[in-house]
Amino acid sequence: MADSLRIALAGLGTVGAGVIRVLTENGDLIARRAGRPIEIVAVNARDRSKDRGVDLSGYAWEDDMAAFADRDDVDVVVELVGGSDGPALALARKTLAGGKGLVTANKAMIAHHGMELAEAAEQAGVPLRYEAAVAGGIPAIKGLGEGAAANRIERIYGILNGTCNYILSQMEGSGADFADVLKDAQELGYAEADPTFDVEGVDAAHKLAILASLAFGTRIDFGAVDCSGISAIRAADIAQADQLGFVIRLIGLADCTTDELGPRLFQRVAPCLVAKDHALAGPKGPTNAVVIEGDHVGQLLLQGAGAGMGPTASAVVADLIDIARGFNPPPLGLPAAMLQPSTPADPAGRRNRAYIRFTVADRPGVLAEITAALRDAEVSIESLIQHGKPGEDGEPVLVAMVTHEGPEGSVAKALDLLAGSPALTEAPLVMRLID
Ligand SMILES: NC(=O)C1=CN([C@@H]2O[C@H](COP(=O)(O)OP(=O)(O)OC[C@H]3O[C@@H](n4cnc5c(N)ncnc54)[C@H](O)[C@@H]3O)[C@@H](O)[C@H]2O)C=CC1
Ligand SMILES: N[C@@H](CC=O)C(=O)O
Ligand code: NA
Repeated sequence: MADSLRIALAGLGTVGAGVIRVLTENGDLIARRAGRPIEIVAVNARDRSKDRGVDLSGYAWEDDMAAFADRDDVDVVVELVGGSDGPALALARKTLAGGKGLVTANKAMIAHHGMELAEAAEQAGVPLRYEAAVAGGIPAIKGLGEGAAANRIERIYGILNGTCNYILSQMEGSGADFADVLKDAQELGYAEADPTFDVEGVDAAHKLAILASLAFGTRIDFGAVDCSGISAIRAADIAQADQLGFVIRLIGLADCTTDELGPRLFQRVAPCLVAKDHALAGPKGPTNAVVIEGDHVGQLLLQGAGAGMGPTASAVVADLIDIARGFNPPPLGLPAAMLQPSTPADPAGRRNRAYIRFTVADRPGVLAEITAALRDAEVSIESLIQHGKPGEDGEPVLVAMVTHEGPEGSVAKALDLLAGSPALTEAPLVMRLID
């Protein structure tokens, strides 16, 4: 058998410890499939003495992860530290500049610096792989970049954050409290080091920006993702959605049209009402699902665990197996220099039905003010689905409605007309319907 692929592991948390487990438990099988063994040479984390349930005694310990890039006995550095900048980025840059391959699960870093890192990898002729960064164990990067490579991609969308899906499905299943469920997700190793990245949609936006680049051949443009999370969703919204035949899911969606100015890229992460019989309503817990629509293949649905130790480590090791086999495609599907700059698409003309929840002062005339704004903006109401119980002691009440299909610009105009109204005690929540 050929010489082993020698790797160094930076970060020994949920994913790092998982990679050691996978390589230890399935080492022989992996070596046969890869054509050579994958051997961990050196490791690094913040705390050397911490018990991680894995045996580190066979590996060299480096106090400074940057030292991996200088070691002659390392072929590939595996970065499982996290953070878009800081030590992870410094390590990535030094690794690629030094002519070693890089495997990472770090979507924040790829979303922010993927263009630069892809260029550096191409220049050095070394692999840069990041399957674990998008949808955890699901082969979403491979699915798009290899399986669907023959297609013009029309749209890509799905559930891209395991923590949010866990929170939403637990809340709908048990009526559990948001904060308690988030705490469980953190304990189970699903959440980011800063969980606001999960609940505010930023993590899903990182992943969507990467997928959009691969799907449409455009430069990664994380800053252009229209992003909102699930923190404004209340138990009342989930109950209301249920009665209407929907569940609430955080959905990332990207599509791209081209006009005389070049590609117009639409990228949005937002909670949506998904019809219960839709494929994206099924996934519960940390499950992710990615729908790829190609002009020849039609619709592909990739589904599986989007977070957690085993699934994420499985994706990291799959990348290492590819590298051991000598597979080194351009990191972003096309050579980085061929990726086109895009302009964000104007969403105003997009047509859909919307759920709008207003939180209002409990006084006469409020509903009339809201419906007048909707009328003036030409938003047609399909149903007024809740007029909350009269508030006690002046408590605000919830008024929710579903619109007929219409342009997003009209809903935006209605909300503009209502902006600053003393009738509204907080910003309205808009969720589009997917059915
Ligand atoms: N946990 C999950 O389900 C998934 C995580 N990821 C990504 O994988 C990466 C790692 O995530 P987790 O293993 O969950 O994180 P974690 O917090 O469990 O582990 C992080 C590791 O990096 C080390 N570390 C952090 N900052 C450091 C610093 N400044 N200097 C030295 N060491 C440092 C910690 O000591 C720890 O060993 C992140 O980029 C995350 O976004 C990707 C997909 C799924
Ligand atoms: N925090 C992320 C982990 C995987 O990417 C998530 O919850 O999906
Ligand atoms: Na993946």
